[in-house]
Amino acid sequence: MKVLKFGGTSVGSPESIQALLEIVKKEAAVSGNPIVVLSAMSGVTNLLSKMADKASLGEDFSSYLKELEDRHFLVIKTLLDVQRQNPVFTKLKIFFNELEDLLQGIFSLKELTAQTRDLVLSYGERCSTFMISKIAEQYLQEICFVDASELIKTDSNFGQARVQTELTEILIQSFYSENKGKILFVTGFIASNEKGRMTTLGRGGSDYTAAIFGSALNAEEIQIWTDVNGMMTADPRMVKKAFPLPELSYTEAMELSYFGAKVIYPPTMIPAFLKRIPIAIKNTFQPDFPGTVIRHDCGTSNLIIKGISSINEISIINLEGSGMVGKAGFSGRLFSLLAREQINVILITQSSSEHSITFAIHPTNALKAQQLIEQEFELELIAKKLEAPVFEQNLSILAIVGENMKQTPGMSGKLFHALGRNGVNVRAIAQGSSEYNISVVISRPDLGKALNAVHDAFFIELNKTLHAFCLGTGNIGKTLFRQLQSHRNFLQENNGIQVKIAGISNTRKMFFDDNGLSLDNWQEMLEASAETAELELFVARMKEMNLPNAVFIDNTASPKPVAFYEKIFNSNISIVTCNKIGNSGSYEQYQKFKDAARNHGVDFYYETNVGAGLPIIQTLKNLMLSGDRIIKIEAILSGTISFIFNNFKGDANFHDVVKTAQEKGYTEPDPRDDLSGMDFMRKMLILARDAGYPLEAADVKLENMLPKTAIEAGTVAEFYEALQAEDAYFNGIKTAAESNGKVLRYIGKLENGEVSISLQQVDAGHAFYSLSGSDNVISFTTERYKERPLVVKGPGAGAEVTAAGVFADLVNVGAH
Ligand SMILES: NC(=O)c1ccc[n+]([C@@H]2O[C@H](COP(=O)([O-])OP(=O)(O)OC[C@H]3O[C@@H](n4cnc5c(N)ncnc54)[C@H](O)[C@@H]3O)[C@@H](O)[C@H]2O)c1
Ligand SMILES: N[C@@H](CCO)C(=O)O
Ligand code: NA
Repeated sequence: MKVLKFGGTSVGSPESIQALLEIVKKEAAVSGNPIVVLSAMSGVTNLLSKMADKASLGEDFSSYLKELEDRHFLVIKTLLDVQRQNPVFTKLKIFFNELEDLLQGIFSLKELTAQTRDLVLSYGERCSTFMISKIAEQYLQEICFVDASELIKTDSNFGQARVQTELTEILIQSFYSENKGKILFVTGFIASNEKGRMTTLGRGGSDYTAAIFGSALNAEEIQIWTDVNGMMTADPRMVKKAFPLPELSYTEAMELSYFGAKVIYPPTMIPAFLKRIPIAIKNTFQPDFPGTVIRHDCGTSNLIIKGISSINEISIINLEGSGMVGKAGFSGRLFSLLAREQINVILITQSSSEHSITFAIHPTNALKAQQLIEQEFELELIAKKLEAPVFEQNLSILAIVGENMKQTPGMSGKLFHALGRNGVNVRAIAQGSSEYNISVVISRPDLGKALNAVHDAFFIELNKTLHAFCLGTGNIGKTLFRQLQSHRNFLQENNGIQVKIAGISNTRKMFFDDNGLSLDNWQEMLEASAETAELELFVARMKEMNLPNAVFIDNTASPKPVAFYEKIFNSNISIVTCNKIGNSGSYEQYQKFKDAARNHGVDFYYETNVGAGLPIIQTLKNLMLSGDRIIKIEAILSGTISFIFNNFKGDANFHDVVKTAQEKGYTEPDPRDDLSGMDFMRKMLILARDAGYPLEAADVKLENMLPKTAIEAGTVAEFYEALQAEDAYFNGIKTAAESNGKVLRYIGKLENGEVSISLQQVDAGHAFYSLSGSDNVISFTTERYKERPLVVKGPGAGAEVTAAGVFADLVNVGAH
């Protein structure tokens, strides 16, 4: 036999009652007559409580009474055949009249005792259960309405009565055997004392009723039917990726519910726990979903952590002082003081030096606790053996829960890593010696971010959500969005990576959406945005939004965002950039970026600073990390100049070739940056620094290949004019090379800590002779690659390959 308990939402409307009866019907047909325990209709207990309060204040309660009647009568009219309605209306009318008399009494006396309140509340369950049992008679045989106050006996602790287990079990057992073969519809929540006065069972009371019946009758299972798919891995309102757990142990259910997960109130489950009766949590509105089973032995689940629970708002009090060291009675005094005053202590930590003790309590208790401590320890405070208690507000608790943590090292490491790299500061830590639970106290504004980051770390190892903030929607920016859009499904399905664009800005507008803006129409959204672009505000918003795995992507060629890099790292946000300005500024600045990123445990990826998407920065890093030493680097790193020399042949005109390079998206926004060698210089400087040389831009020996008129051109248009006018000059250098059977190559070199870039003629025997398109080539001669260098070669400019490099950097954020 099973006990099926339906909560308020499951009896809250005609539709849900129909769904409930379908479930009961099916259960009766499949595994025999169940016991059905029902709550009051959703909201009714509150309504009754409010009515009682109103009456006790001498206020009018009649509109509430009317609302109560209407809700029940609507159900009767909707679900009962007309000829069956009358007796049910009559019975409920009797209930409501009794209730009205009772409220009139309270109104006259202006007094509401706990005993009377229980009696008022009892009408909720009595009405719903009677009514539903009558509706059930239309479809099922042998229905029996049971007022549980006749069977469950308690003490007189009204509002939260304690059950007299033995007597109650005998009463239930004998009632059950007298009514064998019937389907019992039992009121939840209510009971009575030895004088027969109505009592209630407190929070989670109907679950408790179900557990008491289940235990008394040795039920094979207790089912708790509610409006969610079971116990979730985390609060689904805060963690979108939270999912229902198939299985939990009793202990885990207790720990999870202690901090949140409001589906059941586990203390009420103790009778079932003691008899090892499994408890299933099921969804009335999705009955085929398996839900969660809480059982004694649940060895089959391979999840190490079962859930992450949280308490939104707590306060902590910190006590410090020499007076505590080695004093055995100190914490005894402290905590009995708090217990005496009914202040619930949620978490305690003490340093092993015994110099300080920290505990968490509900904020409403904080002031009182502080005062109590000041009174109790007055002498110690005067003698300065104890410092005044320090009280901190606006904090939250996050706890990871799971029995399997016990045998698994590294769990706390994972927790703190996830918190640390998202910049969540941990104020206090507690781990139960049972190792079922590790709890941390964090600042309240960080809770959402922390829950999501920790949830990703434990449950979705191969599944992370990156929150990207993108600056610049030019050539590279646009291409990146297109690539992200066309690859998003693949990335999600095969790699479990989801990239959400949480913010975007061009020079005119900016737009934010923490759910990720649509990649299909981001341009329209940005255009329509009411927010004017402002870099400082953009950076502030990124920080404020406080999203996990946040990444700033700088796709501009501007020095402006660079001024914010440090601040961004300090906000625990990673940076991915193709903008070389940052790394090629002063060496001091370069070093600062590295330090800030490292100190905050975030990533700084800039593969596309050199050779666009070609793996150059990463290759150099790997060489260095594995202990190799760079002897020499030779490279062609200007895609634009490479393209020019690969196409400036025969009749071609220099000026036209440069134009084509620009049209193909190879050049910098200002092509003079390429032709002046500036862009190449920046790349060589970045490589030299990554190879360990603290060089400045002025240290790079740069051979200029432009005539004076082109260098001095004031605008891009004038620059092109100058190039055209200098046709003869460019043809001259070309023919000089051709007549030698050679080609022109603009080559950078790093050797002995010195960097130079020069225009050279190379013959067919040279490794850099045969290039095409925008090819870059880099050759690393190292201790290990001494005889034959390590060479990377391929297209080193262009929107597709560059955006792809930015994309790869982005998805690597948080990978190590
Ligand atoms: N094109 C390539 O092959 C290539 C290769 C490697 C690296 N890069 C680098 O990529 C970056 C972008 O190049 P691109 O070709 O896309 O240039 P682009 O001019 O097409 O795009 C840059 C965009 O950034 C915008 N911008 C500038 N300052 C801004 C600010 N403060 N806020 C918002 N937006 C701002 C500009 O308005 C422009 O739309 C450059 O740093 C370049 O060096 C380019
Ligand atoms: N303008 C750059 C793009 C790659 O950084 C080039 O021509 O090499
Ligand atoms: Na690269």
